[in-house]
Amino acid sequence: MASAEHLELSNIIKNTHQSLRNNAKVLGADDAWQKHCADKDMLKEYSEAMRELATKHWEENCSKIQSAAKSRIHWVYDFCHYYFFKEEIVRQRLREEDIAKKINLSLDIDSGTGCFCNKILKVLDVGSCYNPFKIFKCFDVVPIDIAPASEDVFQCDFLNLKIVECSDNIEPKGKQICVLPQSAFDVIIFSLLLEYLPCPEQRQLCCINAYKLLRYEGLLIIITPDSKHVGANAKIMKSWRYNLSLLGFSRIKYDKLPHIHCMVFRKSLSIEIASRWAKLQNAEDFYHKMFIPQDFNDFDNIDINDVQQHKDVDEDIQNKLLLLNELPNF
Ligand SMILES: C[S@@+](CC[C@H](N)C(=O)[O-])C[C@H]1O[C@@H](n2cnc3c(N)ncnc32)[C@H](O)[C@@H]1O
Repeated sequence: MASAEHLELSNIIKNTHQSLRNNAKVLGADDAWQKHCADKDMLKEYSEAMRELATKHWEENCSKIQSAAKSRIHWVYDFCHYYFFKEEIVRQRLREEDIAKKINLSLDIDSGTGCFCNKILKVLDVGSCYNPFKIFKCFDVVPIDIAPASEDVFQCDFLNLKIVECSDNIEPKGKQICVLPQSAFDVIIFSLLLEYLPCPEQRQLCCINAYKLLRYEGLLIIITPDSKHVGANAKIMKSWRYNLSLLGFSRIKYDKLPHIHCMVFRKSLSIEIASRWAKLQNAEDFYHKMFIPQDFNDFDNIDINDVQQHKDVDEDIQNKLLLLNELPNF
């Protein structure tokens, strides 16, 4: 049973997402985003609520239910460890080299990155909020957020980031990052990021930026909330795989945990290899944009507080609203 504080914090998050989506419908996504980023008080309230919720309530609940709501943070670390340090990267490379032979593709990039043992992984955590991945010694994390909740997180809007061709590391200017070099990261993490954005084009832009920033064989890890059973939003999740495949990413891991989908996409040695999967599918089975369940519902104008307080609201609407997928119900 969630405490009153837990519910209050969740409501701050849900209401912020909802008002951004409502503004996007009225003003258009770009203007709504600018307005959103200019509202510093609201961003501060959101980021503090998010940090409290995640560090006080979710982590505690996750450690109680070990087999179920395993912490998303540890899930990400475990898979990176397996991929980079237990030779999964080599297995995936061999698999792709086989596909390249089948489609007569010559790979002209130097894919042989060798052994990763003892390597420190360069990680970009987008929408980091409070830098939860700093606890792992093998991660050198660059945490970025439009509204940092802790001192070590850089202020940066990933939708308006400049990505440059440059082999040198770019030093951040103070607490802000506006520019990053391409192909500089081993891992990019979107943990509960994409559903924050009100339109599919913005989600797609985040993935395009991630593609540019990752080196070949690097990983884009996406965690997205969903408290329903695995099949409920299957078409949406399959469509993410489809769209990302066309961008050059191969999905190499998918887990549905009780409140989240956890997905790992590898930047393939070539776009032809990754997109081969999408081209073998029936295009009509997929959405051609990165939708989230909220894009399809008409409930955005109902106040969540009303639904929680008044039991006379239709039960189906209550369920839909409370499972709006804004947040995992950890
Ligand atoms: C639901 S919180 C998730 C926080 C953290 N990643 C976690 O898993 O607990 C989403 C975060 O993404 C940030 N965010 C949303 N859009 C962003 C963007 N375009 N660039 C950078 N950060 C963004 C928000 O400020 C917020 O802190």
